[in-house]
Amino acid sequence: MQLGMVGAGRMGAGLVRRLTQAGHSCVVYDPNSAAVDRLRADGVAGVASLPEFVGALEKPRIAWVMVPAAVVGSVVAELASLLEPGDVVVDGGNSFYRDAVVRAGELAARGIEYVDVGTSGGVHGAERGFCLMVGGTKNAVLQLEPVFRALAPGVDAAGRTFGRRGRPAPEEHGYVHCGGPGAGHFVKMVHNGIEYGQMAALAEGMAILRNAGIGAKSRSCDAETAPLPNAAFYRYDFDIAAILEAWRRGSVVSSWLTDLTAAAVHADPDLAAFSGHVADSGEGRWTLQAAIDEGVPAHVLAAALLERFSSRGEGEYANKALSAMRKAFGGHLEQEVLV
Ligand SMILES: NC(=O)C1=CN([C@@H]2O[C@H](COP(=O)(O)OP(=O)(O)OC[C@H]3O[C@@H](n4cnc5c(N)ncnc54)[C@H](O)[C@@H]3O)[C@@H](O)[C@H]2O)C=CC1
Ligand SMILES: O=C(CO)[C@H](O)[C@H](O)COP(=O)(O)O
Repeated sequence: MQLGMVGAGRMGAGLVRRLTQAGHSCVVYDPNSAAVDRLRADGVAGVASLPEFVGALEKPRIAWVMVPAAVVGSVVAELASLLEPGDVVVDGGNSFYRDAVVRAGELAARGIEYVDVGTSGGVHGAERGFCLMVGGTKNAVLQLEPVFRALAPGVDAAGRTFGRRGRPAPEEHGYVHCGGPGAGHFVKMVHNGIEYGQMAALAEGMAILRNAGIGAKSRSCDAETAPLPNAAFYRYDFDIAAILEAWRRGSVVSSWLTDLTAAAVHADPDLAAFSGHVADSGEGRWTLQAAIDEGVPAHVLAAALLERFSSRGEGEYANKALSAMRKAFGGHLEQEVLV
């Protein structure tokens, strides 16, 4: 099958590589010509503009858009002006699901299908396969089946779930048709909300392990600093890389996230290469918005998102206000934090 890819960055390039390895042919457009050239070197057809891109695709055309969420709207609008009824636009990026609902409606009015595909697998997807969460009409999803099959990790990526029998369902290959327009991005949004929570849980646990030797360190205290309680019980010097390595094998918290974290800590035990300022690109905020609209308590996901704000110093003013209040009501001086 032939597919066009708009966006040849980390994800777009990985998707194209996996598709071409499976025997599909791809046409790629990206305004960054160096990104296109890298794929050309692998035998992929690269073009220099969206009109050229549309002109190079066989009908009915499949145009997969893999660009930052902020530019999806303008890319889809330009594509829509060039495409014809029967063509399909796929948005594989981390777009807000409500934008997908609106865009699907606008394109349907022109006879163009819009399929939203939440894509998980990151920069390792080209090799491990991509987990795909799909939203759109049954017809469009059916048309894209060979593409999804080639991109997904496949049945051997996980042991078969007890009780499942017969021919493996699409989800056992690693792609799932979640529902109508927007459903794929909704499910990917929640996936990323969960991702924030799992990441935060692992990171906080690692920090508690790292500080478990605090009782062995000399610690001055005064009237303003509480003495460390139970100091004798905090005299461990844990090798976090070793613990994570063991957790990868048979533990309840084994996961791909644990694998990646173990590798990062093994390479850089103090994580000195990182500032600790953690960005967020929207999915966690949208997940919480959905939780609020649905009235679902999502304490862990909320805490994980807010922790990212704190990591960037967004809590600094509030913390200064706390110190100011403490000083105002109790005459307390700010102390250097000793633990
Ligand atoms: N990096 C990751 O782990 C994952 C990213 N995503 C999503 O996939 C999408 C792409 O992400 P990445 O590949 O990581 O970003 P990236 O920054 O590596 O690549 C984006 C590419 O889009 C191109 N681009 C920008 N404006 C364009 C335009 N107007 N027309 C055509 N191309 C344009 C850029 O030149 C760049 O090559 C985003 O929506 C992102 O949230 C989804 C899953 C995982
Ligand atoms: O979708 C992803 C992983 O599943 C992307 O890596 C995404 O960028 C992660 O979200 P955030 O940037 O908000 O941490």
